[in-house]
Amino acid sequence: MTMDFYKYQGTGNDFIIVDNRRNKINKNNTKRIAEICDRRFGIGADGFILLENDDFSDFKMVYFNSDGNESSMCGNGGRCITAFAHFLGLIEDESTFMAIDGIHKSKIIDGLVYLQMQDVDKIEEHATHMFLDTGSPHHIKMVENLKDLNIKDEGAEIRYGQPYGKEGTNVNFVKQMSSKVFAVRTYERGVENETLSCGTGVTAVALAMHKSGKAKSSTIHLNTPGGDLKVTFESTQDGYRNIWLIGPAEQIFKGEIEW
Ligand SMILES: N[C@@H](CCC[C@H](N)C(=O)O)C(=O)O
Repeated sequence: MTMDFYKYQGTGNDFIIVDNRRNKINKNNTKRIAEICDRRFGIGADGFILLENDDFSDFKMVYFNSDGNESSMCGNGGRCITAFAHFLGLIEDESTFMAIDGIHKSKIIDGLVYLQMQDVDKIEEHATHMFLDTGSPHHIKMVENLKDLNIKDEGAEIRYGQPYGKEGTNVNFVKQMSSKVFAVRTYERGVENETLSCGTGVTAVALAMHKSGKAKSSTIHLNTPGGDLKVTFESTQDGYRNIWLIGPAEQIFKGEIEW
């Protein structure tokens, strides 16, 4: 069976997206998803995303890492699937969609995709790092030598180390550039390498920088190797609310895959 696929990128985090509203894709075919995401033997992507029907919202997003396993929330993927739903004519400029961590709102304004993230109540502050979950787990480490770091090696050491164990975590290395600008490089679990940008990762960095007092503003700019993102939020006594991840998302290729 052949299926149309579309390739999208959001600040260099790239995804193969398939319209699975007719339920043709076998979601347990980990091997085939990993083959399709392989950059030498397949199409190549950081992740594979299915757009499906949902009873309570405009559509459902099912996200797989490039290793073929279904995983937790993908922020850049959420922005890309919003652009895809708009391309399909499923939504106009605003939507609500279901993802693994619950309902998200999204909107397209002046070519940028805005994605509302889940509220965050808890941020762990440790001597060497911070940790929080923005739909996916994120370890955050401040560094000075961001450009020279070997993200694959240093990220893997943390991802597979204690206390994360088998489940693992994503790892963000951060350098403060000004009171509201931070440069971020991310090691993603499930890709097991650096990606050019991570949406849940930069969201975690923005909130952590505010929580630790490194940033006072509720609008934070994040520079990633794949481009610039913005995160806005409200800080309340109970935690962070009304969190939005904002940036570009574009269709870069389409074709057919054998499934
Ligand atoms: N690239 C994503 C994060 C994808 C999930 C992550 N690799 C995990 O398994 O935790 C993003 O933009 O948020």
